[in-house]
Amino acid sequence: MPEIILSINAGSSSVKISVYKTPSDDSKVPTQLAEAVVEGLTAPPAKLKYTRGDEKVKGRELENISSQEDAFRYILDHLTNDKGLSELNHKNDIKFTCHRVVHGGDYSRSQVIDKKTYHQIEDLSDLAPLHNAPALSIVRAVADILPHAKNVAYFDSAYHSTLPDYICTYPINQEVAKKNGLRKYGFHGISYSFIVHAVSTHLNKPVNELNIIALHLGSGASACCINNGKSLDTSMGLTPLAGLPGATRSGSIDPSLMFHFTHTAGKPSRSSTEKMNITQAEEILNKNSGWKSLTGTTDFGKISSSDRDEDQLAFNIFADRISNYTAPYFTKLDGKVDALVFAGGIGEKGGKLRDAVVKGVKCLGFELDAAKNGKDVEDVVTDISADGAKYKTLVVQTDEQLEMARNVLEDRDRFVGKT
Ligand SMILES: Nc1ncnc2c1ncn2[C@@H]1O[C@H](COP(=O)(O)OP(=O)(O)O)[C@@H](O)[C@H]1O
Ligand SMILES: CC(=O)OP(=O)(O)O
Ligand SMILES: [Mg+2]
Repeated sequence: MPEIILSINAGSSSVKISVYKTPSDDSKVPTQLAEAVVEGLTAPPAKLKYTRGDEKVKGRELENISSQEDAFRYILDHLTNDKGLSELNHKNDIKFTCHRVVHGGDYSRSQVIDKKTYHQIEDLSDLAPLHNAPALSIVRAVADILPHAKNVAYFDSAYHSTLPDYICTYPINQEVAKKNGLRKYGFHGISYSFIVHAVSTHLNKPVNELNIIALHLGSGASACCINNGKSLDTSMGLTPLAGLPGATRSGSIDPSLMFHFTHTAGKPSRSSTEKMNITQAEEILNKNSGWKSLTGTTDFGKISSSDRDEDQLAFNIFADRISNYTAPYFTKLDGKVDALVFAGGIGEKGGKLRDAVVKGVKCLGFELDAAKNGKDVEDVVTDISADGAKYKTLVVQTDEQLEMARNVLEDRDRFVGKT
């Protein structure tokens, strides 16, 4: 009998949940029944997008939804009350719930969430202050509302477990580094894994021969240098704060900046709780910086289409910081690059930013077709390269929920039987 999988992606500004049915053959391809997204958690009011077959809701404004847990509870009610989604009229029909957990520490693959894994994920909450605690709030809500479902954690960091030592080691005292797990982990790995498989299908080239410079540009943004299908380098670090700026994050700055920003930087912030210790410095750099601090909005769509000086400055900063990774990753891949890939909300919808980024690497042989870049993308993979460009530029509509659901089918035997 088909089983129902609920795949939950708690991002820093959104919760995306897709519902799948397992196949009745052994094709390992789940069928999507519905997708619900609550977005704009950092730019209220939050909005609902819902798709089930031809049934579509777009941009319904929601009151009193301000956290990932609120969004989860709202979506679950919406799904179970949707008469057209008969497969989910009984909550007990849900067999697996997959959770995107951003920081998985040393875990290199998915885990059933039991008491031990729950606490390990909780212990990592300080290292992903916008993500792990909200994801766990959803895990607790699932345990409460859907006690029959098996909770499985998929880690953003797991894809980067292939980073070589000279890339993931920080040049600091190694005794302290090892004791406290202070190294580069990298994130957005579920998305990078989806991207690699989508590009492999599109180019008809095996995953283990693919070299990609991938840019996942959403509320959090990162770059990944993918060599033979594996992560060779990535811009995020010990936490998702490092590297590119984001909606509310500064990205990499001189580490000394904080000592000059405020003298109370090391003190606990007001949002520090029993479940997560966060200092004022971490709060400022994670929650009150990035596009929000420069422009007053976290909506990069608005920033891109505005001619206000502060919006243009934010846009130029983003294009410039991205260029700090594209060209170096090209050289790390020795110029053997199958594609430059744009993904994530901004990567998929931000034609103007793609244009600015690709102009910055024109000398390497990347060039866009303006008409293709100007259109809304509809397919999973869209080639937006100009005719005659030496290297391909692709837009991939990444789908972290589908990547997790597919993996449930692959890993089912490992999960079933465990509590
Ligand atoms: N037309 C657009 N052009 C550029 N950016 C856009 C556009 N529409 C939405 N975005 C941006 O996409 C980002 C959200 O990306 P997404 O990957 O869904 O976020 P999350 O990190 O929460 O998963 C927001 O910053 C939003 O402003
Ligand atoms: C890791 C990360 O920053 O994720 P998101 O972009 O979903 O906030
Ligand atoms: Mg995301």
